[in-house]
Amino acid sequence: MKVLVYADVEAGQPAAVARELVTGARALAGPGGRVDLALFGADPSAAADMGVDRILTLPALAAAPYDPAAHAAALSAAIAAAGPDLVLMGYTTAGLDLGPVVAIRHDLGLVSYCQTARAGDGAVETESQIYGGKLIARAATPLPALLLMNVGAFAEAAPAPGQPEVVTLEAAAPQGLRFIDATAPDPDAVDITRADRLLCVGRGIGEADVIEEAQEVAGLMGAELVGSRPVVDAGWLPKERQVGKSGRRVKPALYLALGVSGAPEHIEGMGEAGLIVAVNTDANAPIFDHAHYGATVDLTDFLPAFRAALEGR
Ligand SMILES: Cc1cc2nc3c(=O)[nH]c(=O)nc-3n(C[C@H](O)[C@H](O)[C@H](O)COP(=O)(O)OP(=O)(O)OC[C@H]3O[C@@H](n4cnc5c(N)ncnc54)[C@H](O)[C@@H]3O)c2cc1C
Repeated sequence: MKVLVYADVEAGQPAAVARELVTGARALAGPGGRVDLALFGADPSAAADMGVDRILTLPALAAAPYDPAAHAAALSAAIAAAGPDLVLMGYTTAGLDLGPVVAIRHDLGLVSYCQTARAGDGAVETESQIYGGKLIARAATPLPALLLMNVGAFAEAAPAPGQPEVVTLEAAAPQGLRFIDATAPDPDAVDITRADRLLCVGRGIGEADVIEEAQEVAGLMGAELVGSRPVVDAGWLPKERQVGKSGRRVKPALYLALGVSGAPEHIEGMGEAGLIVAVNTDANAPIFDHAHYGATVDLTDFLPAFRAALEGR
């Protein structure tokens, strides 16, 4: 199978999601298959270690700010050149911008929110998390098709040194859009998607004062402190520390959830964590359906006891 991956770019480098998609693309392509990378916002050398067979690029866009019309035209050119059975994109801002446009242009079946993808007989079988993860929709979509994959659906590919062929595309410059400004994320802001351990506080903390204690315990654990949406909406933690559907999707080795009920929109962001430990006074809280370990304890009792245990180590 021929698979084309569109690479989101951050700060001139293929984003982590692009490396994840290459993992999935290699599995879907199978032995003897081909994986091409459409890389428009960066120099091809930035993707030399991604383990793809070819890099399809458009030099005019490499140093230019992201422009959806220009990227849609370039991705169309890449699809025309590569003739893929399957196009993989992240369910990201760029994926949302471009996926439906090129799917219509090239008559590709489009499936969104995909958490898994498997090659079937002339089709691709997917599981999509819809309604905030409340429903899993299974689909078998005839090829050629385009999948918008959830961030974190595949593991990030390890660097694979090699010399992929670089193919230079030609695409007409689209008219009508004018780039005005881009706001980069605060470079000092924490990237919780990279943390190995996370301590998450939910509405169960009750008041802002508990944040300080939780922050200290997180420090002792070597963890980043994150929160559910109500905690962020209350202004107790900054937005970049929100986990869930409208926050970040994380996959740490350890996720300790204190006073988090386990709503589908929260689980959507952390359900893939390696080890989930939940502390909640309600034994029927849905978080316990996802946790590997749990304790029905009041977190105001748990925090000082846990802190003392960590300090005593
Ligand atoms: C479109 C959309 C997007 C959303 N995006 C997100 C998102 O990105 N992230 C997110 O988190 N939510 C998101 N939500 C909100 C989500 O539906 C839930 O409302 C939210 O996750 C609940 O947060 P919580 O678990 O902290 O609070 P609650 O649901 O209020 O749960 C608090 C829990 O704390 C427990 N508790 C109370 N006191 C204590 C105590 N002293 N000790 C121990 N446990 C205690 C309670 O038993 C309860 O289980 C979204 C909703 C929508 C509709």
